[in-house]
Amino acid sequence: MAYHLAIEGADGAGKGTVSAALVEALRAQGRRAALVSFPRYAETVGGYAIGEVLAGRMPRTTSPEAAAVLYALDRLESRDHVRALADDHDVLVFDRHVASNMAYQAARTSSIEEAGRLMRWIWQLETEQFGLIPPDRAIYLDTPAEVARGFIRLKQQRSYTARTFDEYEADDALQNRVRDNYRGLAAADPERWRIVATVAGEGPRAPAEIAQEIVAGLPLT
Ligand SMILES: Nc1ncnc2c1ncn2[C@@H]1O[C@H](COP(=O)(O)OP(=O)(O)OP(=O)(O)O)[C@@H](O)[C@H]1O
Ligand SMILES: Cc1cn([C@H]2C[C@H](O)[C@@H](COP(=O)(O)O)O2)c(=O)[nH]c1=O
Repeated sequence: MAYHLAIEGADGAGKGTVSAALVEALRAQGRRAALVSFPRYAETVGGYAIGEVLAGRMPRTTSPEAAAVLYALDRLESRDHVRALADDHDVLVFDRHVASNMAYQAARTSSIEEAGRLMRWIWQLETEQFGLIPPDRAIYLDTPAEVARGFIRLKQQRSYTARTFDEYEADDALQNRVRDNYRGLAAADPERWRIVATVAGEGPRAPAEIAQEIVAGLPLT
């Protein structure tokens, strides 16, 4: 069974960039590595619906529970795709996984109690009811808010919107609560989680250097 490695973080943290560098670094070691990015906007019904939510085209507000089900559905619909890759590879790198659902949707609730309840519910929905494999290792990319905001501006146009900032990216307070939630998840499960800084001194670290740090910490033989 392939090792499942998830790269997590707020919007614009550099997850896509670091995930690509990770696949390259693992392949340079002679390992068979593949990348899966969630949401899969163009491949699943859940992913397409999420694009509509993020573009602000839904006719009504999407509750945290409804959004959580759509993101989970996207991963459920991707199960065969992930299984096929896992059969043929040593390491699967996920650009976002179940923790994104927990950190973001909990950030949209109105109390700490509700947030905790929703996180537990999402974990059970995805891993127990849907039977999805949770990542063996989750990396929280710790990128300061102002740097992440600059990174979002550098992104190419997305398939689901022409806007520079989608609905979640435009909400700075949400992004800060998401950061807090990720730190909480990492603190609660130190076996699974590692926190990796993407900025050192004056500016961003090179993606290849960040990838090397992550690979060096993996329990791969
Ligand atoms: N370490 C880095 N050094 C220099 N530039 C970076 C770095 N990380 C990201 N960038 C720049 O920021 C842009 C956005 O980064 P990326 O797409 O990896 O973020 P992301 O976390 O995947 O975003 P989102 O979650 O919003 O999709 C990249 O296209 C790249 O130009
Ligand atoms: C997979 C996943 C994502 N989200 C949130 C996080 C982002 O704001 C958007 C889209 O992700 P992208 O990396 O910018 O393409 O959706 C979420 O809330 N739950 C999830 O499971």
